[in-house]
Amino acid sequence: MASTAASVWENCLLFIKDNINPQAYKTWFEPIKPVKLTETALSIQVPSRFFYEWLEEHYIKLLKTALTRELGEGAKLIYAIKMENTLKGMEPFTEKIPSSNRSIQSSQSVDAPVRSKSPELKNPFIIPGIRNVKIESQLNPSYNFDSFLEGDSNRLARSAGMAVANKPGGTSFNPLLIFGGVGLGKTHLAHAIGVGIKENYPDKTALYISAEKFTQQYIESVRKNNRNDFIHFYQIVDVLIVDDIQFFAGKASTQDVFFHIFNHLHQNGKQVILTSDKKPVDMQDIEQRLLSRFKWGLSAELNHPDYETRVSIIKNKLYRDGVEMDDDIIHYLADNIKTNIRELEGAIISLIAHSSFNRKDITIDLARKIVENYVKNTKREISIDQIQQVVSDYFQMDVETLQSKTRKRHIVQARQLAMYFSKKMTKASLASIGSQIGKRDHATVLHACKTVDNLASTDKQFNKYVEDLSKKLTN
Ligand SMILES: Nc1ncnc2c1ncn2[C@@H]1O[C@H](COP(=O)(O)OP(=O)(O)OP(=O)(O)O)[C@@H](O)[C@H]1O
Repeated sequence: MASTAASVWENCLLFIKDNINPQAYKTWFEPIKPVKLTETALSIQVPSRFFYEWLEEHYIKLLKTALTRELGEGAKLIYAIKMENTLKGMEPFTEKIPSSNRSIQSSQSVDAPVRSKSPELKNPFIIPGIRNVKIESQLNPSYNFDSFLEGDSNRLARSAGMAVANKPGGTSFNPLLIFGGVGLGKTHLAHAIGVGIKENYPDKTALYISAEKFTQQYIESVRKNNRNDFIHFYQIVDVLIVDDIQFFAGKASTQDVFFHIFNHLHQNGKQVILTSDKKPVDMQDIEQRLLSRFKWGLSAELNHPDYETRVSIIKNKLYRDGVEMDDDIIHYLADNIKTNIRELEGAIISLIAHSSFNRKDITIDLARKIVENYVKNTKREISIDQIQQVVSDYFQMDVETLQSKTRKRHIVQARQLAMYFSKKMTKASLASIGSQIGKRDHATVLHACKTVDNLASTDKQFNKYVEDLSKKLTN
């Protein structure tokens, strides 16, 4: 019976299967489709350029041996790359590349040829001049598990994080999504997991990136026409940590590219760690297919720390800074700053600075002054969700009404006030504010901010709303 592409490939697979581990076989050989056979050449279709490079890098020797057994010396392998993982709006297309192993065709030797150079990826993280692609992890070593104190508020997230650090990609916590309010330790814990992984597995590539920076890099890659390098870069890491993924809200093409990178990593058993200021079910303007993937692993919440945890955090910080403080002052701080660990740390730093600057002891009176000052003068960090809630409560409506399409004057005004305070009190962009408050565009938010400014200076009653809300939101 004459050989066909399918029959030749089937025989190759039997040989390959016997020579590599089942997981690698499943990942790298099952997705391949034989497409064409000539007397001396077999064309195989692979799903991406990355796939082709991986085969060339790791399995060329095996492929050569298998194919030579079937087609004899001089056998050639041709890859057809079907770009099914392309971005939205692009049709799949096929690119044909002959194997770099010219020896399949010309030499008797079964050794894989030395590749002329390692893959070159244009990315800011790559340190030039190093032969193998080296990725700077962007991790902060001081954000580790030792300095992340455990309490009831973070026990689940912290233990899940430790499990992931011990076995990245090997637990069911993939992705691990850490969510919680402002200043509760999401970034710290995400780094701690990455730092733990690097300690346990120095050869693994871990990469920390904020969603904002990821988005900027992506936009830049589109502008410079090297989007494929961007995607490829993120697809080769073993552990990807993306901080503040709520930033992806309303950014469809960034979500799309992240979706492909996520899938690729997940399919290949790589670990993904995400942080967000809200749980997946409350995320707005994130595509459903992405949300459903976030739910594949574990979502673990960081809650407000309880009193004991706040005390331990303060004591730990003082210990690390080499400062002593009376217990009553520590308890005073823990009693008065409850909802944001960053603020707690800020107050301690302020207290230490004041006492050393004025050469005064740290007393309870000084602590009182600092806390009062600190809490009053610090612009409270607040989320857009909280602002919408406060404004809705103030006008005795629910958040859905505030976000609705209605043009009723009092609802429009409430919505505009929510937009105005979101612009004033958060770091979110106009587009992001618009997308979170009733899916409006950035021009609507800009208009709302101007309207509130105008009305506040011309309409007494409206100005009262602004003042009342301002008080509520800062307290
Ligand atoms: N359990 C903890 N033990 C010790 N320090 C903590 C703990 N949780 C948070 N911190 C400290 O509190 C500060 C704020 O934490 P972090 O920046 O990780 O918060 P976040 O939740 O990422 O905030 P944001 O919402 O602004 O992104 C950091 O200095 C961090 O080290």
